[in-house]
Amino acid sequence: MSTDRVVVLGSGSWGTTFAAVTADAGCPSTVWGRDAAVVAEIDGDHRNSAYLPGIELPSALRATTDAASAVARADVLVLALPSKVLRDTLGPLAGAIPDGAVLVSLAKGVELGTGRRMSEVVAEAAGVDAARVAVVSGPNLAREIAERQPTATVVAAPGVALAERVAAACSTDYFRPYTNTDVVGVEIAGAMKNVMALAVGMAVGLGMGDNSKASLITRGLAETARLGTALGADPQTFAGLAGMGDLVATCTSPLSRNRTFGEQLGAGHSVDEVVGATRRTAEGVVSCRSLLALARSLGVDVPITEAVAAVVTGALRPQELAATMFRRARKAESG
Ligand SMILES: NC(=O)C1=CN([C@@H]2O[C@H](COP(=O)(O)OP(=O)(O)OC[C@H]3O[C@@H](n4cnc5c(N)ncnc54)[C@H](O)[C@@H]3O)[C@@H](O)[C@H]2O)C=CC1
Ligand SMILES: O=C(CO)COP(=O)(O)O
Repeated sequence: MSTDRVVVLGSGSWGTTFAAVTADAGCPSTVWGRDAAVVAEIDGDHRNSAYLPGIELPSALRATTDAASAVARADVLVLALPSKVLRDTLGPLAGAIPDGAVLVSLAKGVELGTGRRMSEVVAEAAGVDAARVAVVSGPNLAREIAERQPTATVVAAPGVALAERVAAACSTDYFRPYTNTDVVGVEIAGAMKNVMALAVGMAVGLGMGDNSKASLITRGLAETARLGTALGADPQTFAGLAGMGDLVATCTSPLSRNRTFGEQLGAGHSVDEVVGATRRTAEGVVSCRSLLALARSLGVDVPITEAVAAVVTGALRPQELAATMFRRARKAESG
């Protein structure tokens, strides 16, 4: 059993849930949030009704608004913030990170402008070596895990020892981490599945059925593996929990914010309307553009990502999505 002190930055759905998992794993766990009311409710009432209504959190879980003091006590520092705020939130705390602490990214995105994966952003913002940064990713819809439904995940790190240390800190009788050293593959899979969930959501919003959904999921996986392997990932990662597992969970679950976002677009709402109506993070809306730029820089063909980015930027209507893709030249399935 791990006795690492875990500090999670981010008190939204996944940050709160992951901190509950590490508390259940026996680690002294603290979640930091910027919203004093949310923090007070987690710390005092063991609830986070804004993000996880009806869930009772472990009584041992602590919460604070004092980021620097919390970070200074961390053995394992977990980043559970939206990709677009990760660098600017972590950067000012870099000096407080203890020398022996390891860092864990839960964010599923690729930074706009730099094309950096989130573990790269974490290492840069914290000023630490990449060898100290792990990633957790898999079919992990927060609410189901907060309900303690059995779930598997992947802990990826450049070295086996770090992956095993983080896995020990989040291993419970309902949450089972598998270790992996393919950080690139795990992170690209996690970012790409959000884009695919937007596409599947649009198909659902337009009234399409299971054939359309399965076609998008399967070709989405091919596209993800093509980009990932061009970046040096292990192709096998995409058949695993962080690849196919997360893709299926996200694209088929009404709990997914990305899929729901896509559904709203398919139903005729604009990006601005959907953003205005929800305070939840839908990473694919930003990542479709950063992933497309990354793919183009490598000369990798990512037609679904391209079409989703065109819808998000207003260049294409969801109704035109299928026709745009079907007009492309026929090709071999493995190509
Ligand atoms: N919710 C889920 O089921 C899962 C989410 N993830 C990933 O985890 C990351 C975080 O997502 P969620 O917790 O779901 O998002 P969320 O939307 O539920 O919560 C986001 C949290 O970040 C905080 N935040 C936003 N901007 C901030 C800023 N400028 N400074 C400080 N805090 C700020 C919000 O106050 C909120 O506490 C995302 O990259 C997401 O893709 C990964 C696996 C599962
Ligand atoms: O990453 C997730 C499940 O693994 C959560 O998906 P959404 O961000 O689309 O809700």
